[in-house]
Amino acid sequence: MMWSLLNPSFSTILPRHSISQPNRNTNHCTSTVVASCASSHLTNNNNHSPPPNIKEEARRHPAAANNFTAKYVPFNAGFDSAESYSLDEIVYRSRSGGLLDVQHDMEALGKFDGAYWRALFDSRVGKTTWPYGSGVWSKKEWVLPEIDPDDIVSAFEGNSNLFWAERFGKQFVGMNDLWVKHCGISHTGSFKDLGMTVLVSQVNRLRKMNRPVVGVGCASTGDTSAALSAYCAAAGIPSIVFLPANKISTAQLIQPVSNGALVLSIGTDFDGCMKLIREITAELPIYLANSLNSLRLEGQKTAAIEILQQFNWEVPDWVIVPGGNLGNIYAFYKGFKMCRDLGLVERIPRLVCAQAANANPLYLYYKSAWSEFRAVKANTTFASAIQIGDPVSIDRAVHALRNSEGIVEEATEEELMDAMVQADSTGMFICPHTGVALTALIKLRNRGVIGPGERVVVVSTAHGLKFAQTKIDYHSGAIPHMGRFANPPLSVKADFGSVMDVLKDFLHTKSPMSTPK
Ligand SMILES: Cc1ncc(COP(=O)(O)O)c(C=O)c1O
Ligand SMILES: N[C@@H](CCOP(=O)(O)O)C(=O)O
Repeated sequence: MMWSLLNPSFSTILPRHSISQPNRNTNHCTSTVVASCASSHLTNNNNHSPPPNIKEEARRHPAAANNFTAKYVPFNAGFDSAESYSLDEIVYRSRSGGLLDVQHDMEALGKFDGAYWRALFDSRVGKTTWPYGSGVWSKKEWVLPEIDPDDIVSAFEGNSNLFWAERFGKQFVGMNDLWVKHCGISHTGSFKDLGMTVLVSQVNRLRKMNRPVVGVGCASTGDTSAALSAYCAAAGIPSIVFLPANKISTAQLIQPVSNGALVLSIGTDFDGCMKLIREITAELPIYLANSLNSLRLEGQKTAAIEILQQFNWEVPDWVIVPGGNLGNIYAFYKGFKMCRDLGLVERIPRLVCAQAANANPLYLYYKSAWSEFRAVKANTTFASAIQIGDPVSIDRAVHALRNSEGIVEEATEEELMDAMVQADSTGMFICPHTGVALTALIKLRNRGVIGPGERVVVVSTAHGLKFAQTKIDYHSGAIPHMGRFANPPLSVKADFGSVMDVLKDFLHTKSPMSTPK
């Protein structure tokens, strides 16, 4: 049965030399014998019904102790910096007020070669073994190595579809090797689940350790709040979300409401909410869940590892990510870099961060050749989840882009909506933020920066259903100066002749004789 296919102790330390041969003295499955371990567990197990409780099952087979550790350090600290904090401390900023980063013991991880890690991660995909069935926790050793599986709050997030965008690629950008990583097809409908499972799990652990965490709070443009409230509700932890009034979609608003969060609709924009939550969490025992908290990025980075895994550890040429508060562009970089540094792959892809022109502080900074950063007042955009003018992770984003030969692009409102609608017309159902990323792709293809034969991954960050009203407005012509590709429903009289007339017209326009293919 699924939970017993792999001995959880596979995740324990196996010295490099034992990778290529079965370890006869222990219960461990080595990388080359994963399949045979799997089948022997299968044949040995006569009971094919699910276990009563997969957490109990995990408790009965504890992973042997390993030496993997992680700690907070100042972001981009030099080798001479001695400043560090345990992950069990409540700390969001370095002593100098800068960002933090979670630093893993790369020496301990590096005792195992790339083949070991690849086989380990591959062996866990699609199982229900707690907690490795999650796309995030299947990489537990690289995420939160020290957390007890019992403390983990997971919805088996991750393992999202990497969609071959065959028609969009051919029709709109003249490419064959275009892929869309559908991170939005997820528990709460956005890629924020990847980071939130990590943060809420650590909070769960802190609360069990009697640390002063009464609730967890965030400012949000709609997706972080949905993820926070769902994971907190699953764990029975109070959540508090600060939302900019009338600036998020109805679907996003109802998510924390439904999950029982304390929802504050505040008369400001996201940047105003972010400022408030930082002030409040400095005063009250409310743990900060925004990506200023570097724990979140540990989960988000697993999407990068997953992309490599889905390509059988081949590295794509480009990865395009829509950017707002800018934690994710760094998280992708970090995931790719860890894979390179630990020998799973030999290089990292070039990264593109795509912003809405109405909220483009990173783009302007990039255009100034990184000479001067200025926060902007973010204007309304249909890509409402990235309507952010003063991103907290600006330094992380610049680091990621500079170290990946990165590029920043922007999309106007019409461009991002048209790109979204065109993608939908090829069988996707994407959010406007993914429209921003696709616009970046179109522009880079038109300028010849991205070649027709290159392999590109566009990261789709939220489910299109969260933005149904935006799509309705586009297709119904309710948005001034927009709608080139609108496909509104037709009202037809309820009689045979009227329906026949409409269908004859339709079939005529679709006939291979009347339109070029
Ligand atoms: C749907 C969606 N796409 C993209 C982003 C951008 O992510 P980040 O804030 O990490 O740049 C966000 C949140 O900001 C989002 O909710
Ligand atoms: N799009 C985000 C904005 C906040 O980003 P975070 O990663 O710092 O939480 C949202 O959905 O709230």
